[in-house]
Amino acid sequence: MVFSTDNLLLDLFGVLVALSAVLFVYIKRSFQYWDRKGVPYLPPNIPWGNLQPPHSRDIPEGDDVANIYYKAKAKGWKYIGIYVMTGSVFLPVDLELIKHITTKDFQHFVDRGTYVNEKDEPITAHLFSIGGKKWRNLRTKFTPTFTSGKMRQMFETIANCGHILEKYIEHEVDHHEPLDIKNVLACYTTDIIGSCAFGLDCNSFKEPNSPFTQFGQRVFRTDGIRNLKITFMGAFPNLSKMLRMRLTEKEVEDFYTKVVEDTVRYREKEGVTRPDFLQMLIDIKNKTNEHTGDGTSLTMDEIVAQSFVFFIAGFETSSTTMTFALYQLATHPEIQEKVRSEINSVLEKHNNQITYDALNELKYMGKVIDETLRMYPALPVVTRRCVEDYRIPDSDVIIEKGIEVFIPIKAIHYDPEYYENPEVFDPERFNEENIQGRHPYAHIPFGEGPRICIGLRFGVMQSKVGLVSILKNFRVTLSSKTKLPLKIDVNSFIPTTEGGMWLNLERIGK
Ligand code: HEM
Repeated sequence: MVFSTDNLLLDLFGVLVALSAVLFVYIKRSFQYWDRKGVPYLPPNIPWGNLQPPHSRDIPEGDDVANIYYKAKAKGWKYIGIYVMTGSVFLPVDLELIKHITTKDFQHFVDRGTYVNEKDEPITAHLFSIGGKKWRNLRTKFTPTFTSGKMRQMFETIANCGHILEKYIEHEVDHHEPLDIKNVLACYTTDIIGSCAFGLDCNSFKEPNSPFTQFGQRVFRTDGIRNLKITFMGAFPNLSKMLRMRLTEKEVEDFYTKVVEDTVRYREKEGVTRPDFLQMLIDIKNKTNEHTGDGTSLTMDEIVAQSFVFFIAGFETSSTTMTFALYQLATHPEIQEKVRSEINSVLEKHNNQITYDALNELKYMGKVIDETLRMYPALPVVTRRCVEDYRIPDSDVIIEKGIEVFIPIKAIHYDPEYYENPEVFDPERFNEENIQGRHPYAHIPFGEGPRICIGLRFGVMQSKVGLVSILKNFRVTLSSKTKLPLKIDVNSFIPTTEGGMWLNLERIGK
């Protein structure tokens, strides 16, 4: 039976009232989820839930999540249920529970739960975002590419890029102008990943607006509207797919697709093989003509997606880490001198050459990198999706299949229970004694468990080479062009300072 009047306006008004009532009931019921499940929660705000509105944040999302973590901790809760728009998200606070979710009971949390639309936007279906069997198969196939043996093979390429970085800075310091070190380091890591992953010479220093760096940075650059869109896509993935919403700009997808396809075709036509990541993908593709869709074989679209994630994950995370390390060393000259003195004494033992073995001897620099990653984790929050109902140990509470989990990396790293005066930069937090006295999950900048960062060794290696190339030759101080106190861009996925990171570099001995 259809109720209608003769008045169109009245009909429309009736429809609107009915829709609003349905929406109201939907939102109200959604916001009662954690109450129904017996999980402690904080009252959400309609319609954004517990986090700030994505289009008008005044703090980065990682800090927003951290504030909730601290509130839960102050109440003695081991976990809390939160809402992101109307989506229910489980936020563990207790490190043992985080260990269960990421590692011990991983089979319940295999998926990451980030947006994937393989049909309309194939570039989203990469190792970082996919789940299930396909993720397992691909992860197993890719893991041998990141062993220490393979790192040793790639070391020469990285050292060469370090040399180019050094030459570039040598040339620039003669102008006595401060450098935006983040941009310089983005060129360095772009050259490395271009070369190690695809055998391409990106030439980023010669071409300051190299499309690789430009397009790469566009993936992470966002604004209020894009944040709103991404949050919506995360909360309503099926509706977003129906509406054919895109996560990656079409131009960015087209650029990477063309680069990868051209390189694959060139290699196949000319019979060129190289011991790199792309070759491994080509070999998987050529093993069989049958496409199973579970990662045991690969189509060209799937090769593009996997190459894309290695490129994206490989350059921005490490350049950010080196940038913040140099910022802290510029503000702590005594620590900078200690790092330099270690570099000099280690290199002396290695014929004044940066070698793979020399890098492993840079123990103090390792502590500086660990402390930098504690204070500025590249991903302040990582996610998991529950794929099989999970009972929280020693309780009757069930995390239901489909629920998203936030692992609050930055919150843990600033928790005063684990780090006294967490705002203070102190590499000694990572000496043996202090590490032994802490829960191992109190420092998880690369995540944890089977989904831990696959490029961890690679990231640390390129960061160490970059820092050696700069610090052995140049003294670093803060330029007045850097805005203090540092303000982290609230819209960036990876911590980025507003206005750049300007440093003065002065040649040592001059
Ligand atoms: C300092 C450098 C880096 C940091 C801090 C970092 C951090 C992270 C974090 C936190 C995750 C999520 C882990 C989890 O959910 O437990 C991750 C995943 C990942 N990282 Fe990195 N990363 C770095 C460098 C790299 C490099 C150099 C590459 C590639 C060459 C890379 C490729 C990936 C990939 C493919 C994943 C997804 C792994 C999976 O889901 O199986 N990362 N990274």
